[in-house]
Amino acid sequence: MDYRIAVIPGDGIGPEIIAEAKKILDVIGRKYGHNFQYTEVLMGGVSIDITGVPLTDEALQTAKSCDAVLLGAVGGDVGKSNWYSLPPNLRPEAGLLALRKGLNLFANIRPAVLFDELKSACPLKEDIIGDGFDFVVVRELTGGLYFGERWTKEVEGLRTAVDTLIYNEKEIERIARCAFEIARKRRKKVCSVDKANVLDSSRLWRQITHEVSKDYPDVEFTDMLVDNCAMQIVKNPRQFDVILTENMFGDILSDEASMITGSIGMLASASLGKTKLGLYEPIHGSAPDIAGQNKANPIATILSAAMMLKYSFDLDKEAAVIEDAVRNVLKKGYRTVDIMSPGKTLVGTDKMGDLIADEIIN
Ligand SMILES: NC(=O)c1ccc[n+]([C@@H]2O[C@H](COP(=O)([O-])OP(=O)(O)OC[C@H]3O[C@@H](n4cnc5c(N)ncnc54)[C@H](O)[C@@H]3O)[C@@H](O)[C@H]2O)c1
Ligand SMILES: CC(C)[C@H](C(=O)O)[C@@H](O)C(=O)O
Ligand SMILES: [Mg+2]
Repeated sequence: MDYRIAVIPGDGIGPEIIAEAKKILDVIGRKYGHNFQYTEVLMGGVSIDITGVPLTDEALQTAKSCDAVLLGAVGGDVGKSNWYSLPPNLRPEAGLLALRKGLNLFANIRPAVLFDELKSACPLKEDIIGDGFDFVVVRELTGGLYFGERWTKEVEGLRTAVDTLIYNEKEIERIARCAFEIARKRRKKVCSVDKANVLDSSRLWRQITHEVSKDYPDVEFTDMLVDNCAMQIVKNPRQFDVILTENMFGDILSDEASMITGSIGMLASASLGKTKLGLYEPIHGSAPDIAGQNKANPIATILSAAMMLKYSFDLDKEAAVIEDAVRNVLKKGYRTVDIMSPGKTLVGTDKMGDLIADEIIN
């Protein structure tokens, strides 16, 4: 069967990690008789340099016309790159936000799983890790602070800036239902994370999530304040199954969660809406500090491609083959620098991709 994939390499390490994900998809396609057709789409800094904007209307339309979107990362060094002297709506990240909003991808699924083979790369103590953890952050993706009104101006002689954290009940309800549905297929636990002791938006969040929870009596439901959650993730990550949270909290907690899986280079994500068209991307950024050096870990992007096979194309078996191949390569002791530990074999971005591809072929 034919599958049309919009591929967005983006900036920094984006093109390097996307090349490895395509390598894996090509191998899967050949082995199982699927035809993955790629249409390259410009987004981020590279789009600014060529078109003047981070995402053109045509690029968004192309993404919409495909069956799924696979993204590397966008952005540059925020302190140094010229892109950041542009107005905020013309900077690289604005392209990503416009893509998420334009495709109505309100549910961002970020699974934090510790591979047995990476226990030594996990910064937590052995007794905390136990026999590993497996939780998923379900992050609301098209609301909250990211999309509320914002401005910067002089007020009473002082430079002043405002960002607005806004949610309505519908936005909260649909992401909550998504989290409960996911929990039903897992260990049936949802922990909703908010800041209801301070924020009105969180108090509404709590009210609506509690209402939704009544439709899922088979799922254990708890609340946690976000500052406590940040602490609990490192104190006892094994307590979590599904963490349901708003946009900004989910952004921060998922970077924290990634580090306890060994590295931010390990965490994949799927951004989903009401249709099968999803956006698949690692949770990390363009890592300008290591770009072009063949040092980036491509596993988060490769696992994101596996999520694409599963969620957008219903190719569950092929997705599992990719996950097994990643596990086997780690088992054989190969590591990129971010997950390196004593006694293991250090490999670059392209070699890691080759090794995973070989596992699939053999
Ligand atoms: N989805 C995205 O496109 C996305 C996500 C996050 C950040 N960004 C952008 O990326 C740029 C850099 O941001 P940042 O430095 O804060 O975050 P980052 O995630 O790019 O990098 C943080 C640290 O993690 C390392 N790292 C990240 N990915 C890695 C990988 N695959 N393998 C090995 N090491 C890896 C980097 O080298 C760096 O030291 C910014 O412009 C930011 O806006 C984009
Ligand atoms: C680049 C940025 C807009 C983005 C976000 O905050 O959503 C990133 O940090 C992420 O986690 O995907
Ligand atoms: Mg982030």
